[in-house]
Parts: sequence; structure tokens; C-alpha cells
Amino acid sequence: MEASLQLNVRTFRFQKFNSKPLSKHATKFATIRCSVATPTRHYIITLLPDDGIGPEVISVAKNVLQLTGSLEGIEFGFKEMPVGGAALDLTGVPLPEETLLAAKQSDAVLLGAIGGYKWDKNQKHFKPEIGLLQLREGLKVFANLRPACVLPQLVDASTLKKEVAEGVDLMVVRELTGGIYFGKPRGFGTNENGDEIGFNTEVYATYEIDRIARVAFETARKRGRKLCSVDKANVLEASMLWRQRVMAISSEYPDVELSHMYVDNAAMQLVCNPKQFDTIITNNIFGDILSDEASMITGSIGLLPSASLGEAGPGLFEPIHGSAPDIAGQDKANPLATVLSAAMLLKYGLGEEKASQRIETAVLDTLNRGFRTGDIYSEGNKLVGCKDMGEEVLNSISPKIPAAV
Ligand SMILES: NC(=O)C1=CN([C@@H]2O[C@H](COP(=O)(O)OP(=O)(O)OC[C@H]3O[C@@H](n4cnc5c(N)ncnc54)[C@H](O)[C@@H]3O)[C@@H](O)[C@H]2O)C=CC1
Ligand SMILES: CC(C)CC(=O)C(=O)O
Repeated sequence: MEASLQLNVRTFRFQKFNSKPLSKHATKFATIRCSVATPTRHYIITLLPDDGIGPEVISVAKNVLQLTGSLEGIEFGFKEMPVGGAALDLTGVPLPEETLLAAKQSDAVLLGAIGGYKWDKNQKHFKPEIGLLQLREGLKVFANLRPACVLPQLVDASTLKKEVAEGVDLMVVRELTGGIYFGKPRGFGTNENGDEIGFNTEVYATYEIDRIARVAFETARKRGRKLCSVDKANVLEASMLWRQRVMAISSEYPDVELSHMYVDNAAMQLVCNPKQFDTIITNNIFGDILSDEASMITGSIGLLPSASLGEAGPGLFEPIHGSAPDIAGQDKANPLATVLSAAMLLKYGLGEEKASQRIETAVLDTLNRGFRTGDIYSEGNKLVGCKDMGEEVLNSISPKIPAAV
């Protein structure tokens, strides 16, 4: 099954429940997780757990996919492969050929996170981060969708005032395989004064801007029909071309209101008045930074999922956070960003909307029942670790069958 942009770029909005617990009697029931549908669809999913908290959050998401699948008539074949630091330790390279091949041959790819202190001093070709960039490039997933939605249950977890955060529902469409992360020339050298230099190139070709612009307009069209293009066209030539092309493509979408904003202003506006944004289109590096900023409006970086899609082939789904080495191995990670990435995988990658909805609903139910990892905890709720949060999501997914005693 291929992730087709035209078919699969759909509005990603959470169903908003009120904060009343949905299943307050859940503890009175024995939870029997069983298959209620005969598997009719089979998908191969490449799992890339990797570094830091990656394995912890992927383990939760895998269980969630498995249970959801059993209830929706979907059978998953999981293939676990290394990338990043784990791959460096195992094979000496951050993206082994076998991993890329397995990813390409699967229906979708779910990644945890890469990176960590251990490899920080490695030479550039032997950094875990290179493995992730090569994977995105290898899968040609140029369109990265990063939804940031403030859930009513988590308004208090936002670092912004309630009246500023409440109701925020935006989508960052980030260009993922171009720009300064990939541009050449890049490297180290010496300048005319003999000083050591490091340099990178921000470069975009017309076709790269046009294709991401179309994805963004399509996305905006299915949301609030407002697209804000974020660039630095007052200074950078690559941004000047970006703005020119986005304006040119806008003629194909007269029903979408287009605006432009410089990235420094956008960073400020996101914390000042985030509700003004519906869909944002931006380049690779600005999208990386602005989506991390947007995550805190929603309460935590541990909540934000993402979908990376190309013109053909499997999509890559991953939480927007990194490997969080400061909390790795301590059962403190919030797994919801990865669980919601699994929901995006079902929806955007496999076209399994109902199964995706089941996961989103379960996440809301878990939050409604008051379960919180440390990053989103507030008084009156139940503090749980990564594993227990995962168990609670499973409890919210599975039908509760009364114990036969
Ligand atoms: N897509 C990926 O795999 C990414 C990998 N990285 C790599 O991750 C490593 C750490 O990078 P940082 O800049 O520290 O970013 P990070 O996103 O790993 O962590 C930033 C902060 O957010 C917290 N955090 C992140 N995810 C969380 C979760 N699920 N639950 C609770 N708290 C969470 C961390 O504890 C930390 O305090 C680096 O090696 C970096 O290159 C960074 C960003 C993306
Ligand atoms: C770790 C980098 C390769 C990428 C990154 O920071 C991101 O995409 O969030």
C-alpha cells in the first residue's frame, strides 16, 4: 500500500470530548483483550525504535497498533530494524542498507527517535542524525505534517495562558528533504584569514517549493482554508524564491487565503496569538524549530505526532521529539506522540481511518480518565510512567468484558 498525498492529506483534527470521564467504572471490569474481527487486511510495518526513549515509546505504540488491528480486522507484520545510534553500534553506519530496504518494502515506517550523548562527538558521517536524514531522503518523504492541537483536557498543561492556548488547532507543513539540512556545499574549511569555518547551504529548487506548496494548499483546503507561508524573504534568496513560488501556486487555490510572515515574527506570533494560524507552510529548518515551539502550546513535546509523505512509497511516521537522553530508561517518557503517530500511520499511510479514529478516541479517553505522564501532569490527575500510560491507552481501546467470578 502506498501513501498517496492526493488521497491521504486529510484534515487531522481531534474529536473534542468534554472532560467528563468516559469509563469511571473501568476498574470493576476484567480487561480481556481479544480479537473481535477476522483479519482481512495485512500490512508490513517497519519499526525503528532506536535510541534513548525511542524503544520505550515504540513498544507502547506497537501494542496499540496490534490491539487496534485485532479489533478492526487488520493484521500487522512488524519488522524491527536499526537506525541512528543503535545502527552505528551494531553495524558502524547510521543507516544500514538493510534498514532502508526493509523500510522501502514495507507499507509504512514507524520511528521512535535517534541520537544521544554517546555519539555526539562522532564525525559527521557517523552521527545518528545523519541516519535519519538519509532515511527521509531515501524514502523521498518531502512533506512533513505536524499537527498541534490544544486538547481541552490539557489546556492547563500549556505554558501559555488558558485564554491564549484554548482552541489552538494548527498544522505545520514542513518541507523535509531539502533546504539547509541537505544543501551543498557544506563542510568545514579555512577562510582567507586562516580561521576555521563551518558552512551550510540553504537551497531550494522551484520543483521542491511547488510540490510542498501544493500539499500545503490541499491541507489548508481541508482545514480552515487559511495558509500562512513562513520564510525569511527579507534576507535570504532561497526564501525570496520560496515566496514567489508559493504565490504562483496560490493561483491554483483561489479558495485558500494565503498570507506571508517572516520566521522571526512567526516565532513571536505563535506564543502571542497562536489561534490566528490554521495551516503553516515552511522550509525544513524553520519547520523543525517552529513545530517544537508549537508543541509547548499544546502542553508538551511528548504529545506531537508527525507524518512524512512522498509522492509514492511508504510514509514515515514519528513523534516530533528526539531521544530525550535526560529521561531515557527511566519510564518517564510520554508515549502519546508516538501513539498518535501510529494513528497518523493508519490514516495517512494506510487509509485505515476507522482504526486511526479508534486510537485517537482512546487517547482522549485515557486523558479524560485523568492519566498523565510527568510532562503533562497537573494536580488532581494520576501520575503514571510510560508503560502504565500505554496500558491505560490499551484499556481505553479494548472492549471491557466483566470478569466471570
Ligand atoms: N526525530 C528525532 O529522532 C530527533 C532526534 N533528536 C536527537 O535527540 C537527542 C536529544 O535532543 P534534544 O535537543 O534534547 O531534544 P529532545 O526532543 O530529545 O528533548 C528535549 C526535551 O524534551 C523532553 N522530551 C522529549 N520527548 C519527550 C517525551 N516523549 N516525554 C517527555 N519529555 C520529552 C526531554 O526530556 C528534554 O527535556 C539529540 O541527539 C538530537 O539530535 C532531536 C530531535 C529529533
Ligand atoms: C535530528 C534531526 C535529523 C532532525 C530533527 O531535529 C527533526 O526533524 O526534528
